[in-house]
Amino acid sequence: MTELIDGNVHAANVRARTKVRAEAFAASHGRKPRLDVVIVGNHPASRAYVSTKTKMAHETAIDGRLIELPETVGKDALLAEIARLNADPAVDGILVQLPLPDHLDGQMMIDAIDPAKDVDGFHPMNVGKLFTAAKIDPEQMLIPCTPLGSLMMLVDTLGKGALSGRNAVVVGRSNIVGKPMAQLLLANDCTVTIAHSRTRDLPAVCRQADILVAAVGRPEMVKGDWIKPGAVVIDVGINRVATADGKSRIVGDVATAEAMGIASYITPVPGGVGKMTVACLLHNTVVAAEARARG
Ligand SMILES: NC(=O)C1=CN([C@@H]2O[C@H](COP(=O)(O)OP(=O)(O)OC[C@H]3O[C@@H](n4cnc5c(N)ncnc54)[C@H](OP(=O)(O)O)[C@@H]3O)[C@@H](O)[C@H]2O)C=CC1
Ligand SMILES: Nc1nc(=O)c2c([nH]1)NC[C@@H]1CN(c3ccc(C(=O)N[C@@H](CCC(=O)O)C(=O)O)cc3)C=[N+]21
Repeated sequence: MTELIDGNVHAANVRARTKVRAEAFAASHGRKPRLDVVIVGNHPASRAYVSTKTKMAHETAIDGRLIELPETVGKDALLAEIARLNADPAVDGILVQLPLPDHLDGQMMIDAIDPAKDVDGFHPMNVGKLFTAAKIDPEQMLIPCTPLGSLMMLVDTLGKGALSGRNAVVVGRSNIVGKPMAQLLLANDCTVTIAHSRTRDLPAVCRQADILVAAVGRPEMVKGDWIKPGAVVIDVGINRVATADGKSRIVGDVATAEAMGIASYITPVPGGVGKMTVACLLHNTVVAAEARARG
């Protein structure tokens, strides 16, 4: 029997705890924690994500704001906008939605964000802390939201300590998902393999996994017979595919129907990791606000 890990339930719990903290922050500081999301251009999927982020922020007693810049905005104008948000004491969290248009360098923009306001956890200072800290503590550091949310679901589902000694395979090595995910699993005492487009015999590598994380961006690439019986599968993928009736639907990186009956647990798409990504972003915003208020 395969059980679904319900991202909606886990995310609602994270948001409920975050809301209590956000209200306490507002009571003692006379303002809500504030998250500013910068979006460049008109990419429809990006628009959908950022409106979810600001809507969920408001429901969580966080002042979520959207800054929309035209597709043609120049490097200096975007850097100036980031500098303005860095300098504004009322701004606790800054998120620059990725990917940016080709003429803009995403890493340059991440590097320009004040690390104390980097609620994505993408700044080299926060990445460095994640990779060197003796203990990984989501209250003390800004950890990338998708890996953090994935780890929280694993720990809450399996129990603390249950990851120790397990073989974890992360398919994908991006800075925003694969690499930090592998680091969090390592910190939880998994034996970690990172697979990517040059990995030889990927199905055989995946079959070694007690915990399999798919963060590839290829619709339903991970097949049922790549999954070790009883494995826990975290499907990070968000892929929009066309349907026969000319509409579209969202599928993950795992062939979920095939995984049913083989995996012990799997996260659905939608309603899995994506929901936790947004909840963890709000968590990070409150962590940033509290840390900045402490000085
Ligand atoms: N649920 C959520 O909250 C989020 C979901 N996503 C989704 O997660 C997925 C991954 O995102 P992201 O990490 O940003 O994507 P990237 O495109 O940055 O990285 C994809 C990774 O997958 C690897 N890869 C690509 N094709 C293959 C293949 N055929 N076999 C093995 N590995 C392969 C690439 O390898 P190489 O390095 O060799 O090129 C790369 O490391 C996407 O579907 C994205 O939409 C992303 C962020 C948040
Ligand atoms: N600086 C930056 N930080 C990010 O965290 C970031 C980003 N850029 N660029 C794009 C990716 C993608 N991402 C998602 C967020 C929420 C859902 C989400 O809520 N998904 C829902 C709904 C999916 C849908 O219906 O569209 C679900 O899976 O149930 C998905 C994906 C954050 N990202």
